[in-house]
Amino acid sequence: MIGDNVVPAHAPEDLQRWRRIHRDRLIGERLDVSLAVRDLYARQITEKLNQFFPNLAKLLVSGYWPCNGEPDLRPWLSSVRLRCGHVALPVIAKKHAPLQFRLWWPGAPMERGIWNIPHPEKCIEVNPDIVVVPLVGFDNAGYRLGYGGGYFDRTLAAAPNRPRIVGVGYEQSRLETIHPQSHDIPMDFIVTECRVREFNR
Ligand SMILES: Nc1nc2c(c(=O)[nH]1)N(C=O)[C@@H](CNc1ccc(C(=O)N[C@@H](CCC(=O)O)C(=O)O)cc1)CN2
Ligand SMILES: Nc1ncnc2c1ncn2[C@@H]1O[C@H](COP(=O)(O)OP(=O)(O)OP(=O)(O)O)[C@@H](O)[C@H]1O
Repeated sequence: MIGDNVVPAHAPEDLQRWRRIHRDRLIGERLDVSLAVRDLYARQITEKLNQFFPNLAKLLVSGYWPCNGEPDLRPWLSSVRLRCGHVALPVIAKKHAPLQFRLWWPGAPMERGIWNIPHPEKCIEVNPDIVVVPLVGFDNAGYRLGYGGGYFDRTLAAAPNRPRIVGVGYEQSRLETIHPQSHDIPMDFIVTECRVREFNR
């Protein structure tokens, strides 16, 4: 196994390989956590989101439909609507292009996209104020390791009004560094079951 504190060689294919090894390891390790414990972590993350973002009225929050052991924050997304906020979900409308954000509400008609992940079928495209991003891994400087498509990086680089970016994941997914590249967009906050990290940039 390649240790996470070993700087990979500079060739892009070495970094890609390093990221793939750690991505697979971290996804495997979070799927090894029991459902009951993941459920507890999701509730602890929700509490921290509520403490840090007490007032979401009139704001548009993008979440995600959980897969691969990601924290299930759908109850929190529903609660955002009860607090007069709006909710969107990300959609891969085109490969290797920025994500779309489509308005979502409980009971919205859904269809399945990449990896069978459900997303709203009606195309009401919106620009979120806050984007909640699931983390496969994260590092001490607030950079995210995702599923390797570069989708969130492309999307946030192209976003018209830079939203606040909140990475959510588990403390066990922390790496010393993901060896950030110029295309990697850092998070403004990282929320885990243990703590909230705020990065003032
Ligand atoms: N729940 C959830 N929904 C989400 C995301 C997410 O992270 N979590 N996304 C966040 O972006 C988007 C989906 N992101 C994806 C990113 C990559 C691949 C993918 O096919 N990866 C390839 C490897 C790509 C490569 O190495 O070039 C693979 O696994 O084979 C699929 C979905 C939108 N929806
Ligand atoms: N702004 C961008 N413009 C063009 N290509 C990009 C951009 N951002 C990332 N990419 C491409 O996407 C590839 C994968 O990026 P990276 O390994 O950072 O994905 P990731 O953040 O883990 O994935 P995801 O966001 O889909 O979960 C990079 O090798 C890069 O070529």
